[in-house]
Amino acid sequence: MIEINGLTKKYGSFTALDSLTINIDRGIVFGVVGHNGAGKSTAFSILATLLSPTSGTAVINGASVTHEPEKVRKQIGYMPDFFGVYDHLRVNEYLDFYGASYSISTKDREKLIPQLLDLVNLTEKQNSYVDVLSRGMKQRLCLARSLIHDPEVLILDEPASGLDPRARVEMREILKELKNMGKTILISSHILPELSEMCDQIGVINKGKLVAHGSVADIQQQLQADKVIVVAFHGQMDRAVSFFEDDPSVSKIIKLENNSIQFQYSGNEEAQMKLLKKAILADLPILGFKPLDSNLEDVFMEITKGVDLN
Ligand SMILES: Nc1ncnc2c1ncn2[C@@H]1O[C@H](COP(=O)(O)OP(=O)(O)OP(=O)(O)O)[C@@H](O)[C@H]1O
Repeated sequence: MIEINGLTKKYGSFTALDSLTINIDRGIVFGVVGHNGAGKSTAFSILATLLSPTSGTAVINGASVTHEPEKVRKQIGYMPDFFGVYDHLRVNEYLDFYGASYSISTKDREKLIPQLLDLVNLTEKQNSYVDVLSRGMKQRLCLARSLIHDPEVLILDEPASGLDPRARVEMREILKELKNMGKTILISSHILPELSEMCDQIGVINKGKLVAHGSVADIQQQLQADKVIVVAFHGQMDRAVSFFEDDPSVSKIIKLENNSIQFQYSGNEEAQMKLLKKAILADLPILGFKPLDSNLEDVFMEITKGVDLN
């Protein structure tokens, strides 16, 4: 559905997007995560036909973003990270205006707008002026606007940014509904856990490059080789340290307070079990042996940490 190949954007000698290559199948929710300035908006603006790439190609549902922008625009609904709303319009007038600009007939707009307002939970606000809406409501109105021509693909640049937790949950629920409607959704955030729940696949962008790509489980697995284990002892710390130092899968041993050590472990679960058994047989006074769960945020920080791309 979306084929991105070697997409690159340079501003002078600075490379904002570096050979991005991703294929996204129909009906998939694909999350793009990256720190501020990673290149997410640059990539999304190119896909939305608002920015020309320096090189590379992107094709959406068979149409090239560079050669057939008009065709692409009919297929996509785009929600930019910063957007303007016309404050002097009421909510329903605002959607009516955009519907008319997509040449949707008055009769169809009369049917469509209440459905969209219902989808984004703004029915009660249909006669309110846009400028009195809360930030969350404005974001939802912008989402409704991007849906007005019933596009197959949605390109949503940080749709939940600046929202409070409740408004984020509301936005997430709406996106789930859009996924159930069969839309292909490309969504960005700088917060990985926010995307992990609703995305089928995730791409991590760092300094313009895709540094990890796959299902949430795949991405988590990339780090499993580096899981962190904490072991607590009843004394004999020096003997414990030298025991674990001898294992080739153990690295970066740190002595913690309370007679504990922490180290990175690259073995699999079976090897980890054997290591614990060996430590007990060596008569080390072990009180606790605990692999730390790496949450998604840790995974993201690890993947984007110190990646030297230049
Ligand atoms: N018009 C421009 N001229 C020069 N540099 C630019 C321009 N637009 C973006 N950049 C740079 O390109 C890089 C990528 O920016 P981009 O907005 O795509 O990042 P982002 O991942 O969307 O970040 P954020 O989460 O902060 O929106 C940044 O270093 C930015 O300063």
